[in-house]
Amino acid sequence: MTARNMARRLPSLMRRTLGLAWRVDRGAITALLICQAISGLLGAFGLLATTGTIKALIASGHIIDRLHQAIPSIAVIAGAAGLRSLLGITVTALSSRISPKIAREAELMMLDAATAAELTAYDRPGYNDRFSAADRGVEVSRDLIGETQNLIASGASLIAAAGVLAVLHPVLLPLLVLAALPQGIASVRSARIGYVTMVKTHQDRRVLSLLRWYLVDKEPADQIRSGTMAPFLLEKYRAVGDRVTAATNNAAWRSAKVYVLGAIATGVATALVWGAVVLLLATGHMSLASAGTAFFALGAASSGLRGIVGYGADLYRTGLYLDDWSTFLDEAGGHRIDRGDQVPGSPLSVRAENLTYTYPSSDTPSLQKVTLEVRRGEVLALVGENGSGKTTLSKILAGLYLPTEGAVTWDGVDTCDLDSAALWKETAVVPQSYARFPLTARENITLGQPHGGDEAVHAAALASGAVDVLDDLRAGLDTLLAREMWGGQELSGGQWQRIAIARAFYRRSGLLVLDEPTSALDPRAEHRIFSGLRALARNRAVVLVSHRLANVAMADRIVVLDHGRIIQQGTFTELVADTSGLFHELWQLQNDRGIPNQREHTDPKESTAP
Ligand SMILES: Nc1ncnc2c1ncn2[C@@H]1O[C@H](COP(=O)(O)OP(=O)(O)OP(=O)(O)O)[C@@H](O)[C@H]1O
Repeated sequence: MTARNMARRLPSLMRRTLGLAWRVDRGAITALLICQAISGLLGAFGLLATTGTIKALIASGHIIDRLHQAIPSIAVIAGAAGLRSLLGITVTALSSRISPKIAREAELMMLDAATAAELTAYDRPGYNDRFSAADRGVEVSRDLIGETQNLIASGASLIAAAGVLAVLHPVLLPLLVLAALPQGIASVRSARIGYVTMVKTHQDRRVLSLLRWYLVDKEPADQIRSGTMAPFLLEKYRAVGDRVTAATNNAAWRSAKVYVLGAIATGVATALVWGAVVLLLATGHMSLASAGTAFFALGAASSGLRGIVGYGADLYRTGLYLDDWSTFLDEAGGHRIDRGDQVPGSPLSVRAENLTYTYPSSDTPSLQKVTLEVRRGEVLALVGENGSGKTTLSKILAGLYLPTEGAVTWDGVDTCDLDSAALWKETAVVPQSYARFPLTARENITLGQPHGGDEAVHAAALASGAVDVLDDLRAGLDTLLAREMWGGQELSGGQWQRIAIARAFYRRSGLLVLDEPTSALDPRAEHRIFSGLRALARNRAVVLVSHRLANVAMADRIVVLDHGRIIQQGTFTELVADTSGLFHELWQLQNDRGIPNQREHTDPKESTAP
């Protein structure tokens, strides 16, 4: 990162900023550029008028006459200065109108990229870090227009003053550039130090924000208290915070040293410039009036140059953060969902063929050579011990992940060739941990895609048991399910799960995936779900994941997974009867709670029904 590097990058940064500004507010950015150009021209007029003023004042004659002669030039100087201040106010107003829009646009672009990425992107090493870095880019993007416009303003006054200086004496211009160079180098070095420190402390700052969340959010608050964890977490926060502070202090100290060296060099160079002016005057190469104008022009030019260097360094530093933002857009773009364009209907058959899946961050496959099928009207249950691959398999059948090897087909078409949005229109998923959207009850069930009016919402709520929850809400379907917000109402864990099931039942989907859907439900609510599932499966293919084996008894087929492989499959009766199989063992263990007469209920020879 050098001054040359910065000079090379600034035009493209300015282009990018102006491009963004053009995208969000064409009128304002056009007006802003016009104001800047006029302001620059007025600056030049003002400086040129200075020569006229000095000439008139130092000419021979009566002072009143000399003052009369100077009045037009003074009027030009005063008019130009007044107009420039007005333009300055306009420019500030315009840039504060554009800045938030740019930040919003940058944020929307980032959010769009994030939601348009394959789910697997989250499992890629560094993806989340890059998202945080991009977020910082969004934060600083609101400074872009201010820095760009300051840079343009400085450039305009420099051009005006430099033009005047070139007319006065050509040697002054290169000397002036020389004088600004040390400060330029110092600013760029300091910007680099700041940015590198930010990158180095990135991980730590992410940890800090996570710890902060754990310390203040309501969700873990009970565990933090009952586990007396606060001192431990606070100590951790303090230790990580100290590391970040030490790094930033170190950076500030190094920056200060660089600035001191820059200031000393600038002082020497400025003395040289003024020495040159005195020399030109003394040797008769410049008139007194020109020297007077040079005095003002040098002041204007060096403040313009200082502005270019200072704002340039600011813009350059902002650009570095913005690079993180655009890297994320590319990164998410690299994972952008880009599958085929075939539009599936409600599937008759969803099939996995020799399916193997390895998570990007893992060396070992989570699923190996899995072949199975679920057809419309069927309930397929996936069981197995923790980590055996049930959730992963259900997500792949729903097209959320694409297989690493083998294929998943919907009615014979590979999910890679299907339009993902159309595929997910045909999919309803109740995941293990479901989202608790801070939306109304209605929106939480319709997911913002209503159909069939409130009757359809009520029908889904009736089937899922959420109807009891809705009955107790203050404003029925219009109740906001968010405790933080005014008028919001909090639900219990099981009540939320009923809403999550209702939203899946509400979707007109051909594939229904239920991953531990009743883990938080009471026995009555659980009974309602499973006794209604058969009816729901009439026009859907259903994939059910459950550890409670009694719940899978109603399934047409049960697939038992172990370390990512299918080791057994069959009906509940067949699997319970297979005394050497894992299913039988798990069934025995689940019923071995020392309940009196348990054998009566569990011995498959006496009772194979759930
Ligand atoms: N995002 C991930 N990145 C890497 N490995 C993962 C990821 N998610 C799951 N795994 C691994 O994949 C394997 C299967 O996980 P999966 O969640 O499918 O199991 P499961 O049978 O649903 O488990 P459980 O019964 O606990 O819900 C496990 O070994 C797990 O560690």
